Amino acid sequence: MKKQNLVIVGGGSTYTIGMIMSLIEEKKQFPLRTITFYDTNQQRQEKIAKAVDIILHEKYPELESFSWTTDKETAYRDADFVFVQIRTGGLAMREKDEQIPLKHGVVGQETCGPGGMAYGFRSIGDMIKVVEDIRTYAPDAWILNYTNPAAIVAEALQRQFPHDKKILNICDMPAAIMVSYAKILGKEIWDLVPEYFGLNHYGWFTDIYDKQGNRLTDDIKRAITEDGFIPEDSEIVNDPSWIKTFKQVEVMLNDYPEYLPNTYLQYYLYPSDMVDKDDVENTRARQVINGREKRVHTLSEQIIEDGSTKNVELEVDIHGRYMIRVAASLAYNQGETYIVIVKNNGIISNIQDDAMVEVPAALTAQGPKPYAVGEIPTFYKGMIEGQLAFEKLVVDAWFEKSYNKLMQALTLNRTVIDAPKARAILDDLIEANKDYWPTLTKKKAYTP
Ligand SMILES: NC(=O)c1ccc[n+]([C@@H]2O[C@H](COP(=O)([O-])OP(=O)(O)OC[C@H]3O[C@@H](n4cnc5c(N)ncnc54)[C@H](O)[C@@H]3O)[C@@H](O)[C@H]2O)c1
Ligand SMILES: O=P(O)(O)OC[C@H]1O[C@H](O[C@H]2[C@H](O)[C@@H](O)[C@@H](O)O[C@@H]2CO)[C@H](O)[C@@H](O)[C@@H]1O
Ligand SMILES: [Mn+2]
Repeated sequence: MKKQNLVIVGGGSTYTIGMIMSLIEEKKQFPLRTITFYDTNQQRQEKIAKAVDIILHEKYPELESFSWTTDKETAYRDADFVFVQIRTGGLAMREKDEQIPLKHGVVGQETCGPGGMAYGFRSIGDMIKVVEDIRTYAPDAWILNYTNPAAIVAEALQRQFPHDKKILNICDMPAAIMVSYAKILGKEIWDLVPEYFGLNHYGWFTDIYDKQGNRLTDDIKRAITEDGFIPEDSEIVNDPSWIKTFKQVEVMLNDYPEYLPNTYLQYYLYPSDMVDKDDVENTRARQVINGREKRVHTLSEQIIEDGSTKNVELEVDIHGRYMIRVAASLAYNQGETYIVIVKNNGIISNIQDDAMVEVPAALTAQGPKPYAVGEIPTFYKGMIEGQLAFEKLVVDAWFEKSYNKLMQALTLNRTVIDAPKARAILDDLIEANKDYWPTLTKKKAYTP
């Protein structure tokens, strides 16, 4: 089995240590020769990298080298796989993405509604640059991107690099949900075969089977409606915000019993409830700053101080394991089925071909081979087409530097709808993002 050279872009991410633990757990499935971190923030990356160095010495002695750098050529040359997990503007800007819409009575969420639009507008430029840099030094490397908002990033990358067949955008949410299904069924997530369609953070499981072909969907629906639904992945199992989010799945399933919803649909189906439950002084970003970010940094400091992992608890999570299993299937032509983001091209036959859809695909050395979904019912088609138009308009707006397209995008988003609200939120977001967004041109109805 060929050993891979892996680069992690955004080495300073709060997800990196979890990813490293997952690489250790999955080393037989995805053996590595080298790991290199690349980040634009030397200090933030070093905090994590110094601890990772100790973890790897203890738990991955066969690894030939681990290094971290802010130099692109050093990072990318000889890479086989590049995992990209950047956050332009950091958690500080995430907080603004959440607070600004909320102040206008609209859902404040990092990947949904106006917050997702703002974050997308920051991510697109940096992601294009990252891909260009990788291709300069590693033209054949697989690029697995999970930088958010993945739907908007995927659409932008598809437009900018239409012939690049080795960029794959992925989200861990369907897998995290499947971890909970697996627990209900007394199985392992890897025993389950999903049927799923939608856009990123906007989809439905139509069925769940096991590898022997038994249909398990009704067992899951019965359990959720009778006993509720809770997160089971280690990263989120005790997190009150995620517990609340999973609880909402039961409500969604009772209102729309046909398919099993992605948790993110709560923001589009219950926007008023989401606004009412939120606290502008303590949105999710603030919880993450005081929670995951603090926890990860404290953990790193402890490891560095001790020169070992003896006083810390290190956990493997589905986020890392999922990305790694996807990479292994591509690297070793395993043809395993995972839910990924690909160009529609007729997979969902009654929506446009150029949509970036999230569906199960067999992952081979030649790339994802998605399974046909066929025609989807009117409700889902209507929901998807509205959201798709929003995502496409955001990307149009970025390439055309158009204020008017962003106004159209927000007006179409289910969380906004109202033109005066769209205008007010957009103007506030422009002001808050002046260091990140391109300057926009605003067309008037009539220019004398
Ligand atoms: N797709 C998914 O399902 C999924 C799941 C989890 C996290 N994510 C995404 O992963 C990313 C990381 O999240 P986080 O909370 O750990 O953020 P974070 O801010 O802790 O980490 C991001 C890192 O990227 C670095 N960075 C920023 N811009 C960069 C650039 N242009 N080039 C190189 N490095 C750069 C930052 O310095 C930072 O160290 C986010 O985009 C988040 O939304 C996606
Ligand atoms: O609010 P956050 O920062 O805690 O989470 C935002 C991300 O949420 C999803 O990822 C989950 C993932 O599903 C779960 O398995 C575990 O690893 O935690 C992650 C979040 O903590 C979502 O898919 C991502 O796109 C979001 O970035
Ligand atoms: Mn996601």
